[in-house]
Amino acid sequence: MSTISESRSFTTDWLHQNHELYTAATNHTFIASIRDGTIDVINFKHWMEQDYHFVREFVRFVASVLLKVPRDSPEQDADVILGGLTALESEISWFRKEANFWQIFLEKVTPLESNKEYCEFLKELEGTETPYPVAVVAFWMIELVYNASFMSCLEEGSKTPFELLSTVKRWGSLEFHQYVHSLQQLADKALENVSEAELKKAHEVCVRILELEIKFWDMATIQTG
Ligand SMILES: Cc1ncc(CNC=O)c(N)n1
Repeated sequence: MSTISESRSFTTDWLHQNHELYTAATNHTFIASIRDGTIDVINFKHWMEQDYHFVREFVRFVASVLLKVPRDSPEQDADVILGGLTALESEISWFRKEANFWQIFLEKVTPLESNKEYCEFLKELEGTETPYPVAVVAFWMIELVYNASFMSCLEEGSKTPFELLSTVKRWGSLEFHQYVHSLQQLADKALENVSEAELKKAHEVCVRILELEIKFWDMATIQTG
């Protein structure tokens, strides 16, 4: 697990405890097919269509996390999340440009069931019932899955097709990796003083996200036509 910091913390413990699920989410057949160069373009397009819709919803979730940052925390904490939001703006432009290249009509896409389910879950997390520590843990986990998945497509020996490098580098870059690490630090700091009940909730949210991410990749490969 090269993307995980080695020191002991709640987040690293949870990754170890859910190792199988984490591997299923970050080494899915969709990702493996990018890495070994056997990916069918139709699957890639399916993923991109669905992910654009997801990202639009994700922007709202990230904004909700920003609002929950405690006012007495150092300014840098909010800045990390603000940086994430800023990156999402260029990400949306990137999606439009890529969609053009792949001849995808983003406004014609209907979100599939697993995508809708994930977006519904994001909405739950956006509410005031979800406290900051739980929300920031969720944020970290969502970004981690993409970072770890796409980083593996840049490893030595990977045969990622040239046309997919732009995608793979977006989430697999060292810069994105460092940002995910900052999120992990925010998450662990937020978890320092929470109740047992909140800790349990945060762990459950991590597991749920891993499951939803697996189903998200599934959409690209299971869908036909
Ligand atoms: C389903 C899913 N999970 C995580 C990400 C990565 N975050 C923002 O782009 C994403 N794009 N899509």
